[in-house]
Amino acid sequence: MVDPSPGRGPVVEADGISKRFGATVALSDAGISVAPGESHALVGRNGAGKSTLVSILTGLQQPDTGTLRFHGEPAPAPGDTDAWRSRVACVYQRSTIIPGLTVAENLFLDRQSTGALRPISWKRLRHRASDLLAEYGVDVDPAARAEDLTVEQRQFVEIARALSFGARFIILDEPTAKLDARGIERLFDKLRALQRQGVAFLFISHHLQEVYELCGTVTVYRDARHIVTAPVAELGQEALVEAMTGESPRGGEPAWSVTCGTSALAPLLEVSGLSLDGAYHDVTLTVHAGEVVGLAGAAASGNVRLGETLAGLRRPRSGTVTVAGRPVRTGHVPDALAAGIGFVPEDRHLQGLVPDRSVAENATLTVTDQLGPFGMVLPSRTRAFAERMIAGLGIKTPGASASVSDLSGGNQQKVVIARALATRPHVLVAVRPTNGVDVKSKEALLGAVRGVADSGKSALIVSDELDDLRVCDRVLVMFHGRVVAEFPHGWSDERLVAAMEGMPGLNDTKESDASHH
Ligand SMILES: Nc1ncnc2c1ncn2[C@@H]1O[C@H](COP(=O)(O)OP(=O)(O)OP(=O)(O)O)[C@@H](O)[C@H]1O
Repeated sequence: MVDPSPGRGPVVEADGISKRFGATVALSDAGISVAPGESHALVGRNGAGKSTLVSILTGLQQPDTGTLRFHGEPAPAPGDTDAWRSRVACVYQRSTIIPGLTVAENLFLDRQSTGALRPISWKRLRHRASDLLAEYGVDVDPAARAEDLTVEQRQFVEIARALSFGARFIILDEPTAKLDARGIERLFDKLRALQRQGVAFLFISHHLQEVYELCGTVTVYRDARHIVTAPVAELGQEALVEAMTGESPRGGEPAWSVTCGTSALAPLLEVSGLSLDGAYHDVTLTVHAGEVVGLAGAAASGNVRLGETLAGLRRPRSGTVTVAGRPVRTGHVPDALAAGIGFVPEDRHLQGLVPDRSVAENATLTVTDQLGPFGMVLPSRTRAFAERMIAGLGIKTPGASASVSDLSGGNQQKVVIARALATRPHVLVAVRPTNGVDVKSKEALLGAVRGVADSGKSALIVSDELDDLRVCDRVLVMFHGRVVAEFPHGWSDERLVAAMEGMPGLNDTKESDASHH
């Protein structure tokens, strides 16, 4: 095995890389070079080609043209997994940890065993796992089942596993997408510590402030091409966005931050005394027609569980949900849909999309009854419907009949939103709707959510992302299962974050009466 030690040229150098998928050009004469110990960001809009580059740098896909070198040496042969893993580690957008197995099993089961014929000693396995976790400073019990870990712990286990094959270069594809503010801080601390040990990383994120916080160098891709590579300190945020979009940023506030204040119109969603064991307790809130309300909270606050309850995915122990004056049977997705609750789930992979079906079918799954007589789905109508959605939300796809699994992550998220909007819901409940979505598309998606309210319906955005919450007319903050504060439009970031972290003393909002609006 080649010693992948640093000091012999860039840890990775890709040149003239092109890759096509049918008619789609995913990469065109693109390149990247990462120096030993460097923190390098790769940014670009949804569909720019970032994930395709990752799959080429990790040996999962072959480029059509171009060269790839690690430490000055040609890339390993395709399929030589061990050789690839000793040069480049990767933590993907989707977790590769198997939930039903223990941490130790996840760390060791898929590698070449040193004594293939010897039976596995569980004790030894756990021992080795605990050494490995300690080496990377990961405080997780090797005997714990992976499904019992937090998102953050799972990610640390993935990082430790990825690096344990010997690579000094790690690719992180949107690692912060599912973490809350504290989790992100701890992840960054970990990455900085690894960097001090000489590990280089390529960091993909749609959150530009993270790029400024963590990275020394940034590369921008746009429409399958390399646009610029520069020291982060030399590229201002405007120049960065311009490189990503190819346009000068518009002056002033983004259109979607315009709000119309609390509406005097009728309540469209009324939640009363809702409790779900282990998640939230006695939550009462009202959302009026014309309003976008934020339901903020950190990972364990219960806000996501509450959103899922409204969508019928969880059955509360007590309490009632009323939409447009009519009680909704809780714990049933079809009843929630029929009552007029549209839902954008947190995890599009688990709850959102049918991977093998087309963009058109996925966008219209909730409205098949409107697409033809007697429950028949007419392909022409499905298509027309989907094409309106594709145009309206700027979904980047070769066409309505393309398979949704071939879309980039951010574009898949837009399909999920299109589907929720397709029912013309009274209340759109959206959990972290802009997760994984680029800067410009974020505007379009939040604009679409805002549009639901402006057309006389309402929306509830369940999120801890300040950008998501900024479009809201008011924000309710949950902490440990209770609504602890309410902020009218115009809140300060610090105060809202403090409330989400359980320090409502730092804000000047009404507390216990927060829900009676
Ligand atoms: N397996 C595939 N089959 C067909 N098209 C694909 C496939 N993989 C990617 N593409 C297309 O290649 C282009 C680049 O996609 P890629 O996933 O690399 O973008 P990305 O920059 O990672 O986007 P995002 O930020 O949304 O994750 C997109 O137009 C996508 O639809």
